[in-house]
Amino acid sequence: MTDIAIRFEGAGKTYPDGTTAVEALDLEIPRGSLTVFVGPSGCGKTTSLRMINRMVEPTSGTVTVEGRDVTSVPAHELRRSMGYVMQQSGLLPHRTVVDNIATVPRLNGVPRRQARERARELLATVGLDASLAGRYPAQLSGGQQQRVGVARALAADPPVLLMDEPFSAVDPVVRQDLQRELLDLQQRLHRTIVFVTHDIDEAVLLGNRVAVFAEGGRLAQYATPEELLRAPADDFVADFVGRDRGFRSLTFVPAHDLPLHPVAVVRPDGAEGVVGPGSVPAGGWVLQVDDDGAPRGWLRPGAGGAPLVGGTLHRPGGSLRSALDAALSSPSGLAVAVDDAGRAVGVLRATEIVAAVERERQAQPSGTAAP
Ligand SMILES: Nc1ncnc2c1ncn2[C@@H]1O[C@H](COP(=O)(O)OP(=O)(O)OP(=O)(O)O)[C@@H](O)[C@H]1O
Repeated sequence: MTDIAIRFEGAGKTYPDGTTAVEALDLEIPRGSLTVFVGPSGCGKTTSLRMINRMVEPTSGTVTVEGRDVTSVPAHELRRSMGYVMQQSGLLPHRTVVDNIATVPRLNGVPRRQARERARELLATVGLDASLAGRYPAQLSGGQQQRVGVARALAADPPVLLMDEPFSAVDPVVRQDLQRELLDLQQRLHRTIVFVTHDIDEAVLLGNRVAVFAEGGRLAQYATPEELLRAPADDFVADFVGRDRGFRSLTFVPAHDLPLHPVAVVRPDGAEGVVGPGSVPAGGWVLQVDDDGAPRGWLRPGAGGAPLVGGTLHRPGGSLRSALDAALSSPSGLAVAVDDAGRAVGVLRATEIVAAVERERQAQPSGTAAP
């Protein structure tokens, strides 16, 4: 068995009216990876996704799943072996949440009780309270409905999960929750997930690999998010990946070798001290911390005036992007580093972060050649 779960080989779709939705597509999707299809509207993402479960039949080439040409597998059998999540959750309105989730296992012959039991477990897996089990879809929020949609897709325990803009109809805060939960879920379950979105930020956040589609169903680039940001294949991809891509690419660079410097701190009871290695000269910026040592704000040199709101924090395992942001958003220009418990452990200097950014740039094969 190879490590490729899904393979498109010259797979294309041209409709009878002459519209080419997907040009001959060559793409290999590794097993257990989360692969994102991204691109502007109408560029063939959904069509490509649907060629995997035969909702759309290719007019040229082949699509194979686990080595089998999908056209050799009866469509209903194929679809039951894959989870499918859509933009509108597609729940059956007259069935309760638990019965919606149990739909496919029931079709596969799992006894009702067992299917419902599993459905209740899945509710918890997708972060929903058990009390929602007996509700009908209309009695749920949009975000809850999408979670039920994900639970339903997982119910038959499919190795492949197809997700077509599953989070695009919910508000941005709920969307962030759903994205985080999907990443958590994937860390535990390691499914082969193909995820369609038109949002490049979502693609970069979620994807192990990202396929960027262009007009006319052409695959413009297939790469890791890091490569996409650092080395877009052409102007179309560069444009689509968008502004700040240089800065955003720092998300993928760990900041582990930045030197940590000491900083003066003051606690709520007025006790003064220093955190970090070594000592600090008097008269500099002072970091206010709470009783647990978590940062609360900054006092200007000379101690006058009200404390200033602190910047973002650099957490363990953080990236160069988070380090730089922590420095740039801090009134003192010093990035506060915290430990896993959120206690200040020292500060990082902007100049040293920028030097690390430059070292990173020099080390990249495309770094010096980038336009
Ligand atoms: N049944 C059909 N007959 C003719 N053309 C079609 C048909 N279905 C889709 N198309 C066309 O195929 C192209 C690709 O459509 P597709 O839905 O795959 O795009 P998409 O990238 O998923 O777009 P969106 O982000 O808007 O959902 C579009 O130009 C669309 O109009």
